Amino acid sequence: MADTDPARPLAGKVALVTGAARGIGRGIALRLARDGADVCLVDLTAESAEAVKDEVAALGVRATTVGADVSDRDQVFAAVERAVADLGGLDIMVNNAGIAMVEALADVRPEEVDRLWRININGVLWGIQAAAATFIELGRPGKIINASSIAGHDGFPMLGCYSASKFAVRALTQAAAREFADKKITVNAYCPGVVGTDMWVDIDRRFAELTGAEIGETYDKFVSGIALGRAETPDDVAGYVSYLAGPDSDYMTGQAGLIDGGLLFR
Ligand SMILES: NC(=O)C1=CN([C@@H]2O[C@H](COP(=O)(O)OP(=O)(O)OC[C@H]3O[C@@H](n4cnc5c(N)ncnc54)[C@H](O)[C@@H]3O)[C@@H](O)[C@H]2O)C=CC1
Ligand SMILES: CC(=O)C(C)=O
Repeated sequence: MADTDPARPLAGKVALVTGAARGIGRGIALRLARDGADVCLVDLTAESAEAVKDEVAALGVRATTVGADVSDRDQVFAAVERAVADLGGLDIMVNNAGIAMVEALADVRPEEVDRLWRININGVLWGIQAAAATFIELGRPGKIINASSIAGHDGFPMLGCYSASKFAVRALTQAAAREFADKKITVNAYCPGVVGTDMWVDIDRRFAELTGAEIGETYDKFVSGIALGRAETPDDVAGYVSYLAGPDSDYMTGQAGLIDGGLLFR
């Protein structure tokens, strides 16, 4: 293993994080920056990620922002190109961007499901493609890290299609790990539990609309199932992603690890 400064295990590396303007993506971007990586922040608009760019730059690394919709293959490839052009390479790709969908299976409509698949599944697929092609072209090893979920391990009522999209992320992670192993590219996924981000505000509100639950009730119910007794924070997730991005996970590929405070036990 190469010598690395334990305080900055990612010094000299370049990471790209999608969905980096807020929530878990922001937390991951800041953690990878603290680990020493230069970070390309991708979100629907570059402007939305500017505040995080300033936070990343304040940690003494380089940062750049790119506007891209991950459901569009060309935009994902262009974002990776920009990371290479602005920051001099690419070593770590975090396919974090995703959306939730709360709907009973009996009621889901084709347009909603298509949109969900295009962002949560295709977005990860294009990210894997673009990153792997770039690692191979640059002739360097790489780490691809995808956002799955507890919902990628269990199908939850009202979250059935969302769960299916996160199961699909695990399938892509496993297949990509096998396809790219001989190029020294590892592919893993992180599976958070209930993280107190805007996504959960929306999930809770939609459950309330559809089921008559009080605002906050669904969130509290999910959190009450967590063995460690509290909701997850983006930093909890980012700590695990830091491990997946760093040298200590070099011998790990194709895994989709739960980081959920003890909600599911697998
Ligand atoms: N919040 C939670 O409890 C959990 C979240 N996750 C997953 O973690 C990831 C991040 O979740 P949160 O930070 O909670 O979500 P969030 O909704 O708070 O933030 C998502 C970010 O992704 C961006 N985004 C959405 N669609 C995009 C697109 N098409 N192209 C580019 N960017 C796009 C949004 O603009 C936003 O900045 C998602 O994949 C989510 O499914 C997994 C398990 C639990
Ligand atoms: C948002 C999410 O991934 C859940 C409900 O597990």
